[in-house]
Amino acid sequence: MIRFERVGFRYAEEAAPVLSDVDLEVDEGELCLVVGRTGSGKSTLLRAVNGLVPHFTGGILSGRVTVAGRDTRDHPPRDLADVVGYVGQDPRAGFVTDVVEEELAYGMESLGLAPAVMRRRVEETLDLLGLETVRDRPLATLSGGQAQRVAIGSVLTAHPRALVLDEPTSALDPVGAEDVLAILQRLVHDLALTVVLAEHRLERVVHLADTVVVLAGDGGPAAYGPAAAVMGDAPVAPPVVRLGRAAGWSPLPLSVRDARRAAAPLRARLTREDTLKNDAAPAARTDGAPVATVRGLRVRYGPVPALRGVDLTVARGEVVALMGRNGAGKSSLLSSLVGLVRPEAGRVEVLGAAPYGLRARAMVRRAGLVPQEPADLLYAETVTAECRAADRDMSAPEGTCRALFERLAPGVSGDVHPRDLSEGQRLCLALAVILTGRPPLVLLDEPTRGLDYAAKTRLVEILRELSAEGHAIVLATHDVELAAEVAGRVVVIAEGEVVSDGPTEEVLVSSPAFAPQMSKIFAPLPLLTVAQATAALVELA
Ligand SMILES: Nc1ncnc2c1ncn2[C@@H]1O[C@H](COP(=O)(O)OP(=O)(O)OP(=O)(O)O)[C@@H](O)[C@H]1O
Ligand SMILES: Nc1ncnc2c1ncn2[C@@H]1O[C@H](COP(=O)(O)OP(=O)(O)OP(=O)(O)O)[C@@H](O)[C@H]1O
Repeated sequence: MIRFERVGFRYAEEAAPVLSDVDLEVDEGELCLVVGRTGSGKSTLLRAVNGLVPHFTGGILSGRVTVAGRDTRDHPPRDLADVVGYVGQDPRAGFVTDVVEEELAYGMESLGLAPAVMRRRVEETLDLLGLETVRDRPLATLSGGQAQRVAIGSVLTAHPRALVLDEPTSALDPVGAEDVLAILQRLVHDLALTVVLAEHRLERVVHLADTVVVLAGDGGPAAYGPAAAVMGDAPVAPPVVRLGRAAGWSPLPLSVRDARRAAAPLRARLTREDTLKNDAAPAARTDGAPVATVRGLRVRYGPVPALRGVDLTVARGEVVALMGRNGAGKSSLLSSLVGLVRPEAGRVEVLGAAPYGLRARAMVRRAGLVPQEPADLLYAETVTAECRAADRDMSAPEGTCRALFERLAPGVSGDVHPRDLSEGQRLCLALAVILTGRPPLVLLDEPTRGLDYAAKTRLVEILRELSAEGHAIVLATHDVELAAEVAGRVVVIAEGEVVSDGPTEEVLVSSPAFAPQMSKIFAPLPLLTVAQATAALVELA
């Protein structure tokens, strides 16, 4: 279905190659997962499948890419649209209409399908992806996860033979991600759909993949083969695989189920005492002084209620993970804390002042928000200029922002336009800009989209340092592994209300939706992270 023969690519004559010597042969009915570090070229490879690379990006492609027998060199994306559906990293960037239903029908219209068929497929897709409640909504009003579902739905309705998906679950809540991946797997099994998918949260997909492509990241050759074989020494690996490697299990488990089986003898011998000696995340250094206080907060967008009476206090040194289904109201709460939305009722205070109506200068001294779309924060022409501006705007010593960026995403040239950074690199830049101001209240909306495990670890280190210095951190995230690593407390929001609020190990371990992989393997023992699990195993030995 999809064949790459000795494919190489560079974005410009003088630039280093992003892809070199990539050989792939993805069969009909195969689910192929593309993995690699941040900036290793995953998106570039996916864009080469439907011809966006090089027809839209420019650059120099060598070798040959064929899809259903058509050479992409002679067939630009529009000539491939009947075979390949493509969903990019930023779902909103691909929207062509204004309303959910229209967007779902658009692809079919351009293929000239009969109205009755279109109608039926739109209904099926609304059900399949849980979008019936927002079917009449303007696309601009959707939450991040709702938008991602629409983007996936709009290519599914056209019934393509191959689907190319760039981080299709990055904005989805854990249960929603499982549902979407289960749908894809069913289409692969039952209808022989071919899927090529890039993903950083391997814990969500690796067990569903038939084959895996690992991009080296330095332009070196890519590894390609059956999932289990390739994951043995891949530079990125989900928690179960890292545990399997540390414990020396063979065959290497790819799913929680396999790992639980392998861990059974150990689990029987592990006691609560063993797990208490583990290297737990440092407890938050909080003196209890509140940084932010929210009382009875209600937010509404026209007829849509987003928050319905939220109470929350965040103290110095706390790291709080906000979790909950897509559309639950997490972003609305973060926006309220920086005064971007006006409360309908209730009170919000950050260091004694109500954020709504506060001047920008007064606001940045209290709170900084990294939004879901990091590009919203970036306006300069180069990375260097962006960093200089951040130092100046936040009155930070020169070089502060650049040093933070270098720590989060090492080795990126300062001359690059922020637009040309990979998704993960751009997020790191937005994080660096906000952290340059060292605001007492740090707010992060889904801060791991596009980040590989190493980058996530560096982010976790930085957040722990900030927390140790007394900053309060609130992060809205669907990444349960991140919450397990960094948060001391988890607040779950459902339908605009707080439904649970407590220490991370209590809230996550007992939740079927939010339990990290280690909890699923070792429950009821309070092990959340690979570091904790391996430390407990060492204790046993
Ligand atoms: N339009 C472009 N012009 C110039 N360089 C680019 C462009 N798009 C991407 N790059 C560079 O190519 C490299 C690979 O980017 P790509 O987006 O393919 O990586 P990725 O593996 O998908 O990253 P992420 O995991 O962060 O999404 C990066 O170093 C990036 O800076
Ligand atoms: N400008 C708007 N107009 C109308 N409704 C909106 C607007 N912005 C958000 N909403 C709705 O408010 C609700 C809460 O949205 P919010 O973005 O806070 O959710 P979220 O928990 O952050 O979701 P996600 O996990 O998908 O990012 C959703 O139903 C969303 O569709």
